[in-house]
Order: sequence, then structure tokens, then C-alpha cells
Amino acid sequence: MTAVLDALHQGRQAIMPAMRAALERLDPTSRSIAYYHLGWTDLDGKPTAGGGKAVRPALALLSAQAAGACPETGLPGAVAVELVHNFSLLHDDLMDGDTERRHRPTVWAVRGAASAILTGDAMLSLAQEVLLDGEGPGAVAAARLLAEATNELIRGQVLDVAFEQRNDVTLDECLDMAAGKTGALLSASTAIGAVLACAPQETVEALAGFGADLGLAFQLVDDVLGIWGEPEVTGKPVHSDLRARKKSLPVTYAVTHGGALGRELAEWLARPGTPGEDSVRRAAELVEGAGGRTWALDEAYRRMAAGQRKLEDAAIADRAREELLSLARFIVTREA
Ligand SMILES: CC(C)=CCC/C(C)=C/CC/C(C)=C/COP(=O)(O)OP(=O)(O)O
Repeated sequence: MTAVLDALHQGRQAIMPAMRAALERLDPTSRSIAYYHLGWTDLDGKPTAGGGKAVRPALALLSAQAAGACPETGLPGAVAVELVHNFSLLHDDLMDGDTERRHRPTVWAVRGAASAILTGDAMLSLAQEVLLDGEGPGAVAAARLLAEATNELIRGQVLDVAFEQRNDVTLDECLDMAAGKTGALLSASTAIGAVLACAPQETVEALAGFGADLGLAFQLVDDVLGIWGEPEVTGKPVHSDLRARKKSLPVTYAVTHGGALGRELAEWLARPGTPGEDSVRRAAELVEGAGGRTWALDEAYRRMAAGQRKLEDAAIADRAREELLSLARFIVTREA
């Protein structure tokens, strides 16, 4: 675990100058809000430590190495996927009304909706600019890959929002939604370095398939942490998804496979209004009693194993394969 945390830290340090250079292109207002959101400064612009785990850039750098190139080849991809990820967080927090992320108030909560929307938009378009600054066929192919992944991410989010109005969401529909909103960008992250390195199609496909499985594992664990995680560790308030009566993966499993407890949970989900804390705690018990927590964690391991198998026979560098597999294990055992 320490080796993975070191690798994530190194990845974060490695992309920092290129991230900073990219953000220089933003107008000063969006730039200062981006710095706050990324955990680089407080609201007054004073430097702070913090921020996200930087899983996606680490995957992008390893993707280039997997294709036999140096990590720097993957650098524009690493910056671009982190920018798209942060665009999606800025907008997601606003849509969900979440007031805390990464141990600090969210942008919309402290600067208003327009700031969160515009800074997110600016980061999204910057991601494409960073890739198109590169030369050669790899850069154009990487920009296309990321644009397609972003479309898929938006499709997943559209489904997530639509599910809030439905009481008949199936587990397959919920898995499809997660594959879109989280799997697509993880898949782009594990493929983009190889694309920039102009690797053969089979290599890119194996890496993309690994990332798609990893993305589902990531979302399954994220949903479990959203209900049973420690807020001091996750940096987010506990139960916010349940309070919003969201159809997350463990919840949907419990409703569709959980017998009498699942039916009680389904009735709870269909009730109007915001539930109180006791009611939310009872719902968490129902999800657990109906098997949602165990299934989600088991399924995360199954998806990780499926992804690992896709890398086993791929023609990629051994050291990068080992590091990608370690990161996959980290993703399913993480507590934040
Ligand atoms: C279009 C739109 C608004 C889409 C929303 C998509 C969305 C937010 C999906 C959830 C992805 C996810 C698990 C984020 C946490 O990542 P993380 O744990 O890696 O976060 P970190 O960077 O803070 O570590």
C-alpha cells in the first residue's frame, strides 16, 4: 500500500508543472477557483496541502510506460484526464447539492453555482487544448479518445439524474450508468498514454478494457464508502447519497435481490422529502441486511480480477503491468 501511495504522490508531483502551465491559460477568476478546488490554495489564495488522490493521472503515466514509452509521453494525457475529472466533480457537487469534498467546502457552496459551472467548463475545454497542443497522430487520437470518454461520462450522469425519478431501476441499468459516469474516464486514463505513444491497437484495447473494469470496481467501492466510510477519511459527509435517496449500486442490489428487507428499502426510497438522520441510518441497515454491502465489495473484487486478466496476456512492459495491478488493488481496498 505504501508503494502505491508513493506512486500516486510521485504522479501528482510529476504532473504539477504541466497542470500549472495549463491553468495559466485560464482567466484569473477561474484559475483561482480551480486552485481552490484542486486543494492548492485556500479561498484567499494562500498555498495549502490537500487535493485528490490523482489516480487517473497515475494511470495515464503508467499507460505510456506500459506501451514501452517514457512516462513524459503520457504527461499531456495525465493532465487532460485530471482536468476532465475535476470538471465532472465541480458540476456533480452542484447537481447533488453536496457541500463538502476533499475535506473542504465545495466551490458552488462558497462561490455560487456560476463559479462551479464556469470553472468546470474552463477545465473541460482546457483538457482538449492540452492534448491538441501535442504534435502528430497520437495527440489527435488522444483528443478523440478523451472527447468520446467525456460523452460517455455525461451519458452516465444523465442516467444517474434520471434514476432519481424512477423506482424500477434494474441492477444492469445501474451498472451501465456506473460504467458511463466512472468507467469511461478510468478507461480513457489507462489507454491515453498508450495512444499518445502510438501503441498498437491490441495494446490500447487491452489497457482500455482493464480501465473500464477498474472503473466499475472504483464506483462500487465509492458507493460503499458513501454509506459506510469514515467522513474524516473520505473528506465527504457520510450518507449524502442515501439522504438524497439515490439509487447507488449497493442500494439497487439490495432493492432488486434483497427479499423482504429490499422491499422495505424500496418503499423507503419512494417516500417524498428529505429523511432525518435516524431514517437514513435505518436505510443503511436495510441495504446492509439485504446484502448490498457484501455484494458491492465482492463485485468490486470480481471486476478488478476481470481487469487484471485483460492485462495478463497483453504485450505490455512488465514493470508497468505490476504497477497497474498494484493500483487496481489499491482502488478496491481504499478507504477514501
Ligand atoms: C457530467 C458529470 C457532472 C459527471 C459526474 C461524474 C462523476 C462525478 C462520477 C463519479 C466519479 C468518482 C467516483 C469520483 C471520485 O473520484 P476520486 O475518488 O478519484 O476523487 P479525488 O480526485 O478527490 O481523489
